[in-house]
Amino acid sequence: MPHVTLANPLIALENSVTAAAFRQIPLFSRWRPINAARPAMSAPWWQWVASTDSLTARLMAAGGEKQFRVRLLRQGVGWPRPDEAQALGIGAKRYAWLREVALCLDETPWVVARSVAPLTQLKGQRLESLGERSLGSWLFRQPGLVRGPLEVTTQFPPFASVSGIQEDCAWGRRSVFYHGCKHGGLSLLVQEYFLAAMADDLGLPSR
Ligand SMILES: C=C(O[C@@H]1C=C(C(=O)O)C=C[C@H]1O)C(=O)O
Repeated sequence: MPHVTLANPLIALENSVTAAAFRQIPLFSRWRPINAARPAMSAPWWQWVASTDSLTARLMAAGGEKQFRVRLLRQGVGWPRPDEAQALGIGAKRYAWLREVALCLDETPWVVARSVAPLTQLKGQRLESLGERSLGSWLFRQPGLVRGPLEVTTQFPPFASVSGIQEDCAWGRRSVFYHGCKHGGLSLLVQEYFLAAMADDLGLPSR
């Protein structure tokens, strides 16, 4: 009979926890209301994280002479993560449109973002044709746009390291945008992670 070694599941778990901590990949995301994070946030970061207008426009302004570019990391149909489904108020096994990008200044990623929208609500929105144009440039032109409350995290997003962006995240934030159209409403969860490179380039504190 061949000798079979079964991996000890506890050791495997411990190893994966260590490996995850090493690569700063969280096992789960912890989101909290932005006001709960305020005491831990420096005033310069508050200006960025608590802003509710277009981040694209803010990044372009802060970048000055630097060239702004949306680098498309991944876009397509898939399942939302459990915390994303919960934020959108949909079941975890409902297909969603997913878009992951890096917002770069002179090719340096300053922000990585992941946006999620329930597929059934996408009728006629043609979001997939955005390509490397900023989602914000489309979103903030939508009439009657409503932005839900901001929540924040300090955990690095798992998708970014998969795409080769290995960096510390100063702050992450998320909120759901809602807008109605004559065929029904769209909810779009936008999660944005501000990277350490942005803090370095703009002379911001680490948090
Ligand atoms: C939501 C905005 O759009 C930005 C652009 C994104 C994209 O192109 O996928 C994603 C998140 C944003 O930070 C914005 O500008 O505020």
